Amino acid sequence: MDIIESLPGIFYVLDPDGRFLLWNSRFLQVSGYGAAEVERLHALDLFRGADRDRVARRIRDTFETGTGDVEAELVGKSGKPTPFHFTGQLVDFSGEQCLVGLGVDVSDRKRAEDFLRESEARYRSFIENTTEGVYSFELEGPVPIELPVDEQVRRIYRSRIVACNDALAQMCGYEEAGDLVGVTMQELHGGSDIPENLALLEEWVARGYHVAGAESLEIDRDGNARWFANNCLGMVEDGCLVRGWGARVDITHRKVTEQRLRLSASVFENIADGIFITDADSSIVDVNQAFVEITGFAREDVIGRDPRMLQAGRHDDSFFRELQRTLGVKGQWRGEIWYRRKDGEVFPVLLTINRVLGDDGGTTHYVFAATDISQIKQSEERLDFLAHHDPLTGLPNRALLNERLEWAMQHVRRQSRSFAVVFIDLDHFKHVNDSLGHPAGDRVLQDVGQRLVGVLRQDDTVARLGGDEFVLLLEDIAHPDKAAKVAAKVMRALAEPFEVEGRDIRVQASMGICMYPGDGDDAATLLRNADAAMFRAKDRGRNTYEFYTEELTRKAFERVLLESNLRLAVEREELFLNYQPQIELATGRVVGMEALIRWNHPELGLLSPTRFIPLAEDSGLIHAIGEWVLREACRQARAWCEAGLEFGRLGVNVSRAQLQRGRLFEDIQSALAASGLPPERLELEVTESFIMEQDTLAVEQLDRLRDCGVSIAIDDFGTGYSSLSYLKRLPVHKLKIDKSFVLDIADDDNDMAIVAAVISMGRKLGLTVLAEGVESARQADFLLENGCHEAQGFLYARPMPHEAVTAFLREQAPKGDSDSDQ
Ligand SMILES: Nc1nc2c(ncn2[C@@H]2O[C@H](COP(=O)(O)O[C@H]3[C@@H](O)[C@H](n4cnc5c(=O)[nH]c(N)nc54)O[C@@H]3COP(=O)(O)O)[C@@H](O)[C@H]2O)c(=O)[nH]1
Repeated sequence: MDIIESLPGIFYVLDPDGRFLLWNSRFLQVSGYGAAEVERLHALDLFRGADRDRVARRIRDTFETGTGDVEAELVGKSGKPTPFHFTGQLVDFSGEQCLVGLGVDVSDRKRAEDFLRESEARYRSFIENTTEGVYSFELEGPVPIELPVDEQVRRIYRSRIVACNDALAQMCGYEEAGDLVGVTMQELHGGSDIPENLALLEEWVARGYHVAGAESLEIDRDGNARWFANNCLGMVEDGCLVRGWGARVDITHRKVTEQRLRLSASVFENIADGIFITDADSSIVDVNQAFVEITGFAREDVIGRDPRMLQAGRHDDSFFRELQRTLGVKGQWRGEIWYRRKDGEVFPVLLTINRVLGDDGGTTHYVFAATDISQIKQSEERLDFLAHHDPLTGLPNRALLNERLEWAMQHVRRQSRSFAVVFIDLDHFKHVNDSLGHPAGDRVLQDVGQRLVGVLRQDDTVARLGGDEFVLLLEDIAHPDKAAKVAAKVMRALAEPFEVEGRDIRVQASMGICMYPGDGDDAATLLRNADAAMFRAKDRGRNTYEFYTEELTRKAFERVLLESNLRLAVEREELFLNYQPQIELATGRVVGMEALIRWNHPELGLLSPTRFIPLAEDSGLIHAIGEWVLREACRQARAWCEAGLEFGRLGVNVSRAQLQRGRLFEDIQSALAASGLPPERLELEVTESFIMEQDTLAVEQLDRLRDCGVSIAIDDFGTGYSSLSYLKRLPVHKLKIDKSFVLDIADDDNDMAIVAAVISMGRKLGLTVLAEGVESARQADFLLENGCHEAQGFLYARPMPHEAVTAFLREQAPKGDSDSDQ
């Protein structure tokens, strides 16, 4: 009995019916039953559910086989289950085969097992659900740790994965964990020849089979390079490495991003473009070194500032509105812009602006990449200059001349103006080259170019076509004579010797002039015709100019000659005045006399004012001539007055230049004073076209003259575009209907209507109306019938010298009215 009581668990003996024959006190304690109750119990009463079935089977088996064991929860009287491990054995008990059993409380072991199971489940769940790849590997055989590292590594490569999770399988290019089990480390690492990888293993061995966070580069089964961060621990037993555990994370994406970032950072710092980044509020957050070098601004000068600080102010608002619009729509803008460096220098930039979007699709930043294109621009300009200029003289070449000719033609067409092309070829320039050498010749050509430039206005062009050929493009030349004048100026400019290498060199030129429009419709034709004209100038003895048409040449020479002669005409007393009477239509009385200038040219004979007055106006000689006319006319009129000859008023023509100069009033006062002619006797004739220009200074002078008694007549009336309201405000006394209307009044209904209307209008304005150019009685009758006051024309008298006029007046005067002649 003592043995039974000293047993470590519950002891019992069951008969073949499963009834308890014997038990120890521990049995009573555990089951909670008393001895009497146990006697009535069946063994299976102590078990529940599945345990009960299993225990029943096991008891049966034991009675059949002689031994058996089972684990089940014993449920005591209190109902509390306690896990037991039961072992049974058949024993002859008083001649009956009975089951002797021993039950050991395995609560503690069960608890430990449960804990282990749960812990393992947790661990497994963690391993299986973690994104880290986890594995363990076994070496083929123990690897002594004192082996050389390379030998150890060789053996480690042969070790095999024994367990791993799906995450590892997938990150190594396998489908699931099972696919990886049995794979060697060498296969896992994609080979043994990746230096980074080998270095990692060597380091693992060297560090006592432990690394944390070590990076390896491997090639997966698809041949892709992949980066991993590894933790790995080796197990050493008896001085040998036997197995190991590892965990790894795929850091390929991070590595690629890092590489890209490193690359970007390196590009940002090393690129030649100035890069600056702003936040969404246009505040600069970063700049690179190139930006600092290009703009001269230090980083701290610009951080936090608006990029507008860089603008040079060369673009208008619409430029920036369009930039913002494009950036808003496309997220990018690219174009040229002018920036200002810190030192104030303005420079051109090729700018690209890119918008950077955040995860929410909103703008986070703008990246500006600015390429300084000053050099490119300068090169472009230089190339453009070289393409359009003659390298020797720096003057425009044929290409640029053609462009300018095209432009001038368009411009002139629109504005109904004209321009001239002058082709210049230096005479015998070959001699300069032959005698002094080409370098000296080049110097002369350069100096010739400069002199030509000096002769012209800024708007004109001097081009060199090559050799000794130059072309002038004279813009806005109203008359061919102006071109001739420029040609004459060129000749004078070239006549001065050129000093080269201490020697005076004389250069002459032949020039051909053609006009647009008229002498050609395109650049090539104009140049060809000017060239042809130049050859004619050569034929005519060189050092001269010729127009493309002979007629123009003749006229140009004549005008130049006349202009120089006209300067002397006043002193030489070659000018004189004729006078033409003006008649009152109703009475036939002489009521006026118009002074008309003539020039008695020593070679050309008597010249009409139409030939020399425009020249005088152009050259400024009109002032001297106009003054002379006034003095002479007043003197003559005073003489007629003194002779008692009635001539009414004396009309004197004044040109626009005289009025514009602003000294006419003084000149007239002085002529009147010098002659003693009363102002009421003087009438100034001013053209309609000029009076309608409403020149304030001119009108002021006319006002003053009217105030002191001088009359004003509007000459050539009908040829301009008079405004009646303006006419009413002018100090005018008389309208002179232009002879072009009078000429045809007998035959032309239109002219008749115009003349009648002008007479009527003049009368309504209270003006005296005079018809010019009356040559026939029919014209005179028509004028009289339509109320015209006065007439002037060959019908009554031609313009006459003063002696003839004196005789005419004497004839007209009632007998005894006059007594002298001048
Ligand atoms: N600034 C100055 N201009 C002057 C001066 N002297 C004249 N002129 C202007 O010159 C233009 C031409 O003048 P002219 O050649 O003298 O011609 C005048 C007459 O000869 C001409 N005329 C007169 N009657 C007739 C005629 O019946 N038929 C016809 N075909 N011609 C005729 O008309 C001219 C006078 O014109 P106007 O002066 O408009 O009255 C001329 O514009 C003069 O103005 C001067 O000293 N200074």
